[in-house]
Amino acid sequence: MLEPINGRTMFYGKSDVLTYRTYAKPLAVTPVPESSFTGCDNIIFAHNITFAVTGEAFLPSFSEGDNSMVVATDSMKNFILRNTADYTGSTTEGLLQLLSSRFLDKYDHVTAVSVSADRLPFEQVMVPGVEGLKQSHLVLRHSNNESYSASLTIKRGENGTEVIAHECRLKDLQLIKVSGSSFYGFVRDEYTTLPESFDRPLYIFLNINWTYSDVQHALDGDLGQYVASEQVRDIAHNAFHELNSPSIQSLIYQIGLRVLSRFPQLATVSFESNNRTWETIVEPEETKGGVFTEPRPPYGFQGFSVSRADLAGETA
Ligand SMILES: O=c1[nH]c(=O)c2[nH]c(=O)[nH]c2[nH]1
Repeated sequence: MLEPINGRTMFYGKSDVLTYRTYAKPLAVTPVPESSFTGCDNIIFAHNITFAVTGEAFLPSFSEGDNSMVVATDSMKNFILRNTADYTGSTTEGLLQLLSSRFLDKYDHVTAVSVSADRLPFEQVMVPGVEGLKQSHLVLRHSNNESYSASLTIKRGENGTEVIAHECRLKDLQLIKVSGSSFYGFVRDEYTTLPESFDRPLYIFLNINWTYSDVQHALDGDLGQYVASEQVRDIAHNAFHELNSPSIQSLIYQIGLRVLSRFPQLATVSFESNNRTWETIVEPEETKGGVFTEPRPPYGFQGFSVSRADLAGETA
């Protein structure tokens, strides 16, 4: 987010800049027990980028219609596309840093850039190899599963450009646990119609966000401290599988603690969750499954953040 200048909101930029870069540097991550993900080839390193700039010098373009300092958003788009070719690293965050710091270097009157990217997920398909199936290096399929996005705010500082804020995000993880979740013991009063549930088919939509203590670990995959969204996703899968959760509130708290304890390089983990618990039509029986249908709106949601202080509290 770009900070206001002299109390005034002022920015402009370009969104939906689609950059399909091929053959970026492969990413290797330090493996964790919960995940089989160890890295990706980055054969297609594709992003949908939003790029916004601010600076005192843009005031006349708003107040007087003076475009003399305006870098056209069309030029911004070209800048993003052409400079993407020069990125030699392996992470979304590193690409965003390259684009924003180069932009600040080129245009003196820009004082800060806010940039975010949704990674467009393409997965290598499996093809026959000498020792069974292997990943194709030529054919990938676009995935409609959860996806990854990152954002940076970068500013001209005294010693060159510096990243002043960042956030990493796993978006739209949709998980169903068919048995082993409950929700009971909540306030019962004249407004309560929801029955207590001791075993519900819990369907959740989740966004998981995290920040690093040292942003350098996100920018440079070669430092070996990069946290892949696939690893965070798999830790969430494991926690959901193992825990008999009394509520979504409790589940996301536990996922947060597990992510933080697995990755000491992270400072915070936060959640936005959405309750899509299936409506029961026919109660499940032991010999026969149940039948469920989509819940009707409105939907419940939760938001929560955990930090390393929560982790210290748990283990003390
Ligand atoms: O996990 C839940 N938390 C709630 O706060 C809530 N409220 C509700 O109606 N169902 C649920 N489920």
